[in-house]
Amino acid sequence: MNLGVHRQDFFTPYDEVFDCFDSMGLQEHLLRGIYSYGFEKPSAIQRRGIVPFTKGLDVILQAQSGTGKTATFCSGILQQLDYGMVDQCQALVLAPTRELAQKIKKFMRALGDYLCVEVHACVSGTSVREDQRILSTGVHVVVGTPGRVLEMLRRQALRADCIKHFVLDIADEMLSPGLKHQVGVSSATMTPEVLEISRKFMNKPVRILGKRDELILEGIKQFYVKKKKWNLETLSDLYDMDKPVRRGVYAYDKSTH
Ligand SMILES: Nc1ncnc2c1ncn2[C@@H]1O[C@H](COP(=O)(O)OP(=O)(O)OP(=O)(O)O)[C@@H](O)[C@H]1O
Repeated sequence: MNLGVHRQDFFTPYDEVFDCFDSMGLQEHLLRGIYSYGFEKPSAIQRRGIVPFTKGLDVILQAQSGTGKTATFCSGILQQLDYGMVDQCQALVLAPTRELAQKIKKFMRALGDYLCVEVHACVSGTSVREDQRILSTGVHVVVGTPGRVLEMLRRQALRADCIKHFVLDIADEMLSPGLKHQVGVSSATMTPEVLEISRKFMNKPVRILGKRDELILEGIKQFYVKKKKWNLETLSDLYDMDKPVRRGVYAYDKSTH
């Protein structure tokens, strides 16, 4: 892959792995949120991806769908927010669809329940005025789709200069340059074009890749789901090999019926 730069100049080397949430230095209320949500052990991408996020490094998360990237960047953001400050939004997550933005919002709220995080989804198809009203009451995090977020920026209901953490989910679909402070990029695929554009606005990011065994597990899961030759037991057994996403198994179960 030719990025026009040497890889070592582009990425910050990072290889720390944390086998449990307790060892990641997360604040107590965030840990309570994570465990209450039902997560017991971090998935492979979380074992490597949460901590660099919490340190404020720019991060590229690259792992297949369903491997726990959303929980990774949500935890990273939740750890760093200044909860005493709600008058300006501190973190922005951009997602390509309303459904995904709503999903991330719910997830962020659930993990940040004990931190009393205020999260709002700015998505098209809802009242612009209501969005403005909610933002004026103060939120810590906005999760939104590009059009509505742009509208909020234009109306100055959202101020880009106050945003300290920015995450672009499904980066291959929606990368655009321009924001400063911490930048996270999360995607199942990372094309040369995405990397080249990332280079322009990321500061020597660490790159966290999904582990091969996790990808294989994901492949097996999708095979079983496609063939409908599965049940919760089968999937739980598969996941027990690495014990990452038991809850995800249940989510999969619901969404395919
Ligand atoms: N450590 C964990 N333990 C148990 N379940 C988990 C864990 N991390 C994530 N999950 C669950 O796995 C499922 C997939 O996680 P998540 O949405 O974070 O994956 P993703 O990689 O962001 O997927 P996508 O790329 O499709 O957005 C969710 O149902 C989530 O609740």
